[in-house]
Amino acid sequence: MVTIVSPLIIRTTIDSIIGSEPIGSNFLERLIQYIGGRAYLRKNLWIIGVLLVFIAVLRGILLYFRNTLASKTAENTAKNIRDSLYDQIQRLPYEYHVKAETGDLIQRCTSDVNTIKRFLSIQLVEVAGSLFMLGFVSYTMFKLNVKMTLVSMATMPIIFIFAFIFFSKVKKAFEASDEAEAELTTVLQENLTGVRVVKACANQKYEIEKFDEKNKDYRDKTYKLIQDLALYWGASDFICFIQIGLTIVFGSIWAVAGEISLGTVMAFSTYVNMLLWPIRQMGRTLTDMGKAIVSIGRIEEIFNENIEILNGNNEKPEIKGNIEFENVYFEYEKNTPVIDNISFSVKAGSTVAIIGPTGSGKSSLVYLLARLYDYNRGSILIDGKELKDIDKAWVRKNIGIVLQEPFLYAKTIRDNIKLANPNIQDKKVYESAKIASIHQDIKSFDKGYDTYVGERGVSLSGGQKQRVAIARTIINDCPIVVFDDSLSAVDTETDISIRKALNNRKNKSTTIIISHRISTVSEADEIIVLDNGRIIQRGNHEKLINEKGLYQRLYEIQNSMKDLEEDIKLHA
Ligand SMILES: Nc1ncnc2c1ncn2[C@@H]1O[C@H](COP(=O)(O)OP(=O)(O)OP(=O)(O)O)[C@@H](O)[C@H]1O
Repeated sequence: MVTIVSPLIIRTTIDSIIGSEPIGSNFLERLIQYIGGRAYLRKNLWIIGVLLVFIAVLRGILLYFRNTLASKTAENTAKNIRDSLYDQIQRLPYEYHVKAETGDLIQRCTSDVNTIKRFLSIQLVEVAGSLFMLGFVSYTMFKLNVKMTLVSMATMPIIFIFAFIFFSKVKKAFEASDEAEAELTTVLQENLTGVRVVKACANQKYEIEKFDEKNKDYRDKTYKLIQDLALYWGASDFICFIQIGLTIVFGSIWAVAGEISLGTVMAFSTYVNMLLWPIRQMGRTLTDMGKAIVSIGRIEEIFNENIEILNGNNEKPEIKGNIEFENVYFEYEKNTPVIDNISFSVKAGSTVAIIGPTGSGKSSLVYLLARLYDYNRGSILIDGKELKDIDKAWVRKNIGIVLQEPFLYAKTIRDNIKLANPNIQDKKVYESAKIASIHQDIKSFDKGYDTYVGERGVSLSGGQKQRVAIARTIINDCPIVVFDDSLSAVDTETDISIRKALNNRKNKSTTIIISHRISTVSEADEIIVLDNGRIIQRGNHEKLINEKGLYQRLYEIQNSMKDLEEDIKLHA
């Protein structure tokens, strides 16, 4: 609105203050009289200059507030979307996370949200502003002179259609460039996270070539995009300048013929600019809006996923640690049993070990126990209560699981051990670390328990990480603890000392040990040998080493390996 006033002031100044045309508006007539009359203003043209500067400043201030408000709204909306998205992702079931690609999820939380933010803060305001401007400017132009308005708008439909068609086509180039960038980022991310593998396999040359190839691809696709855009901006600039030329030429011809005033020509030459550039921009804006709609769809997909109900109407019984599997059957995919009719029981406080070849279903048993998946048939009872009837969050609070590849946060070792309960006393942290045989290692670090893990500090060995994870789990005094191959990276002596310390605890938990190592499972009260989702042998170590079968074979192989290792040590 403020922008539209300036050309009108210039027109009135040229035609009615410098020239002698009638002013044609009662309001302006009165305003000019109030300031001092036409003759006074003609002698003091600086007043008009000051007025124009004032309008420009006012426009700047209004623009500032408009943009600040739009950005604030967009930033707040983006923050709210990110918060809700993160919340939703946290609530999605384990099954979803197993299948989802982390990179894709991250992209949805960052760049898709940013696309929506840009749409809200720039494009939406731009389109609304442009439409408003088009309405007002066209109305003012038609009121000033219909013939001149039609000439000034002659090429506008062409510019709009050209812009729209071009940007619909160039959308593919935009997408290609985006995808090439995503591929480049993936290569970079994989290389940095897998740097150990790269170095160990002396794969640097291959990695450099792969990066170079993706980098070139990204450059070429972006270059093509820039070329297309340059072509568009050049061609549309050409049409725009032709339109401005048409307005000035026709305006001048009609002014010379006395059909319109010079001030009107001046006003039209400004108005035509106000119409042309937003229309030229509109095609681009509409394409970007298409991108925002795609992003909204991608985010919506996450919100449409069913979340995991952690706190249903299920019960929260006191858990002592008696476990009973009765004919449990489970499959991830239809008709492919992973756990096939398994039955066994563990008394509270005792230890059961599960051993078996890879893919035999050991970890799946643990997932069922933690209710990360629900079994298809059969029954799992905890202290006589059906597991499916117990609150999921309650189950996970009471069953501590140590995974084979534990994830440690970029925090201090102390904070990592206290993860589930930050208020726990340091005395308890040290006790748990001693049981997990990691206390001495931690003490040997310069900053002890305050040593940062990972990127900001010491990089722990695989075995040290496993032991920190063991301390983190046992500190919670869960009635049931599961070690899912989580002693694999510690040496046999440390393994023995951890198991001894666990056995000597006051409140002994029910313990399930999953391992490939005979020495780790040998002291368990019962050992279950799993193959292809079925129990093929069970009993204690003594019984199993004297029974023909997988356990005996594993025992013999691992024993001969041990002898060989001792031989090597002796001769070294
Ligand atoms: N999310 C999943 N979707 C489909 N199949 C799966 C899934 N997770 C595991 N499986 C399959 O289920 C079978 C049992 O896997 P599981 O991880 O329980 O075996 P495991 O005995 O723990 O193996 P490992 O000793 O190698 O850890 C395997 O054939 C595996 O491919």
